Amino acid sequence: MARLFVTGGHGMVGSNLRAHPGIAAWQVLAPARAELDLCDAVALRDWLARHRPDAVVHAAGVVGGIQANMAEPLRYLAENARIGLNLITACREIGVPVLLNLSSSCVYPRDLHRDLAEEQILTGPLEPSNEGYALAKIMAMRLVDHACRENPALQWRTLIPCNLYGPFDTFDPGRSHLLPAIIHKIHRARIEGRDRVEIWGDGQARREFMHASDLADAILRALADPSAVPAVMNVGPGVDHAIEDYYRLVAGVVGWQGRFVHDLGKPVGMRRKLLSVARQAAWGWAPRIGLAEGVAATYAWYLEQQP
Ligand SMILES: NC(=O)C1=CN([C@@H]2O[C@H](COP(=O)(O)OP(=O)(O)OC[C@H]3O[C@@H](n4cnc5c(N)ncnc54)[C@H](OP(=O)(O)O)[C@@H]3O)[C@@H](O)[C@H]2O)C=CC1
Ligand SMILES: C[C@H]1O[C@H](OP(=O)(O)OP(=O)(O)OC[C@H]2O[C@@H](n3cnc4c(=O)[nH]c(N)nc43)[C@H](O)[C@@H]2O)[C@@H](O)[C@@H](O)C1=O
Repeated sequence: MARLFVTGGHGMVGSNLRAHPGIAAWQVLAPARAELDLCDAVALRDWLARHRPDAVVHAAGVVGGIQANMAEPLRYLAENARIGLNLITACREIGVPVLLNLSSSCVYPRDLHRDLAEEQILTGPLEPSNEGYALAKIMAMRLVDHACRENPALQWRTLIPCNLYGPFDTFDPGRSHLLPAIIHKIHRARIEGRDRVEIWGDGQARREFMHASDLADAILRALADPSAVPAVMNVGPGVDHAIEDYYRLVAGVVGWQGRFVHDLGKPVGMRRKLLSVARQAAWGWAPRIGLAEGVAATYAWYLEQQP
């Protein structure tokens, strides 16, 4: 059975990938950070030389919502750059034939808003709230690109997912992205009997969300035939919603009937970042999990984790 090295295999994306039924086609190697720190270039190179995986999915990173990115920009840039550089150069040295590098929709210029198409990356200034993280992601994408130019036999690709949610997400308010943040806030409001929940910003910014299990599905399809995947490809539903719509949806799922207030002092970031899914459509794939269904399943998972 072919060996698949999943970096970040215990994070949200990695865990959803390992939980997907299609993963049975692979022997998965998913060392936790305590076992293999990707910031340690020597340890990583030795590990790769020992295990010689047939394919790598790069899903490790220092990841967080807008506030965490703004609080620690140096860490988001430096650690993600280091992890990306270490992994990609070591895979090149070892000659790993297949690599899927996960990027993020924050790599797009801040002023584009919609129809974000892969060729528009590096055509304008980045959104300041996550510039460091985005620069590290762009560097990793370029490393993949250059490695493939040097050695066209490599089947290395970069997938650019929209915002993600699902089981195994981070619900800690200091680090969470929008959807887990809302689930946690509204759940706490319900059990504490509070009738007000605070939305960051005016609620009019828009975000595109996909269930992480759908991303896992795309990753497994890409691994099955990497030659059919464009060098760089957005992955998402191609539909976005206003922040306040996500709050209303979660309130319905949680069964909380209160009112929303706005904190206009909180960071909002990009007003909109809707991906073009033209390449994904040409590849013949689309996500399947509807938002209401996915949020309900994620809330059920969240409830199971409560003490
Ligand atoms: N979540 C989202 O909305 C989106 C995510 N992505 C991308 O998907 C990928 C996965 O994100 P996601 O699963 O959400 O993030 P998580 O934070 O859930 O998982 C990231 C994983 O990377 C691990 N990691 C971080 N640093 C190191 C290190 N030095 N050595 C070894 N492991 C390390 C973490 O380990 P530990 O827990 O021990 O720190 C964690 O298991 C990232 O590349 C991210 O940029 C792209 C678009 C949207
Ligand atoms: C995936 C992508 O995710 C990050 O970018 P982001 O999309 O801006 O991150 P976010 O999910 O934290 O916020 C989305 C929107 O939602 C609004 N918002 C309302 N209320 C809450 C709230 O309670 N918490 C949070 N976090 N946001 C809230 C918030 O004001 C913003 O307008 C990157 O840093 C980077 O990590 C990256 O790649």
